[in-house]
Amino acid sequence: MADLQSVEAALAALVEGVEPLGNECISIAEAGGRVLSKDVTASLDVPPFDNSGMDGYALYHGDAGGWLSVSQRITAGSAATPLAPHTCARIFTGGEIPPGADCVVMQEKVEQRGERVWIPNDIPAGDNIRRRGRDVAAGDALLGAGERLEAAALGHLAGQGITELTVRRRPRVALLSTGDEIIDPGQPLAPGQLYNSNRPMLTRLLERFGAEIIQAVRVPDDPRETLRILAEAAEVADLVVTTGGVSVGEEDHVKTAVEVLGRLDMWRLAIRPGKPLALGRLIRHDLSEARFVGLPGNPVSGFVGAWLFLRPLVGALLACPTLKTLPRLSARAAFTTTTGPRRHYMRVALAFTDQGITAHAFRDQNPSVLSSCIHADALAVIPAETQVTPDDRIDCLWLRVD
Ligand SMILES: Nc1nc2c(c(=O)[nH]1)N[C@H]1C(S)=C(S)[C@@H](COP(=O)(O)OP(=O)(O)OC[C@H]3O[C@@H](n4cnc5c(N)ncnc54)[C@H](O)[C@@H]3O)O[C@H]1N2
Ligand code: MOO
Repeated sequence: MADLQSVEAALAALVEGVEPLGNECISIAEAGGRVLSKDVTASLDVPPFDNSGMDGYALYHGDAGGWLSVSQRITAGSAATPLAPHTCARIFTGGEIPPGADCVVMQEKVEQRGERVWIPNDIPAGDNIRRRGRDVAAGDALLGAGERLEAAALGHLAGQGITELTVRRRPRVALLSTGDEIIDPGQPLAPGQLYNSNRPMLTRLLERFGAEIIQAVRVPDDPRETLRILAEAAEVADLVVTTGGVSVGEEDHVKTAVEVLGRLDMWRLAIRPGKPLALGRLIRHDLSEARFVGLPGNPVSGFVGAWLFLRPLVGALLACPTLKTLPRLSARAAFTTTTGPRRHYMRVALAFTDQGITAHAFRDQNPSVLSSCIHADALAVIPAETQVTPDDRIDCLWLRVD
């Protein structure tokens, strides 16, 4: 299999020369999953004022150990006034610490009689006070360019009062399904036909990776139509993804079309599934280029190829480091397998036990069996020419990420 390329060589060819996409300004309400294209610096302290971490009483710590009268009531959202000497303030979680107080005693620890409370001894200064700027200080680097905006990051930005953000434009993807046998759900199946399962699967994966599908077109097994549809797609898309038609049969027209319209950087990889995967570029009329990824038609080859190649390519277009690589983990095999000359990406479910992580392989690992992917938590990476027996340590790529 000397002519088969490695995943590493293919990944290098895939992202070679990829320029990050341009910026757009969007509302924070739409920013979930988007990638920041500029560093954000904090302009506010968070929290913006010293406040109480508990419902209780605010006082000067030197006054602890006796009865104090309650001189004011501070709810969250109200402004505090300076604390009268040798008194305390009734305060609620999030309430502003009044000038003159330097600790808060939680209400469970005091005894209350009318307008007076008994405060126990030895309350340290600073107790139960959340200092201004504890989380973020104005001028701090808040989030960096390339950060993917997930829940906590969005909360962090909103904490600064930010309403609009500059993010990378989403990669525009044309998703082309080749094959005369492929039809869309909603039509009756004629003999020899099957429904297009790759399209919704890849749409979902690409959207999770942060791309936008701008075209989803079926391509008949015809060389001229293949050429025409690919050329049109390249004019409007950053990335043209095809499924099927990249193997060696005479009805496989995709590679030839790519060679006419641009160049094929790589074809045929030492992986299972996904051997005939093709990577390249399509040159537009204005001589700029769209990237091309030709996934094999078998649905599992498409699923695995999307994780191995589409995710890092979308990551490169978005200049997002966390999308460029898949997290790895080590597990113990709960199966037996032997590989040939290709590296095998096996679909496994992971069990997290007291003894560690165990990988359970789906029973049928054929590239046409899409059910193997439904409960796959990870792809177990089994090197070429290797024998795995139960309890062997194996390397896995974690799939439960966006
Ligand atoms: N003589 C050889 N034949 C094949 C080789 C080879 O090396 N020599 N490689 C095999 C491998 S490995 C794969 S993978 C497939 C991939 O071939 P293609 O990429 O050209 O894909 P197709 O032939 O078009 O389709 C393969 C298979 O997948 C079904 N398919 C295609 N599109 C969809 C879709 N959108 N939804 C559901 N299923 C789809 C298609 O009907 C075929 O059954 O080639 C082997 N052959
Ligand atoms: O490598 Mo093919 O991808 O076996 O299905």
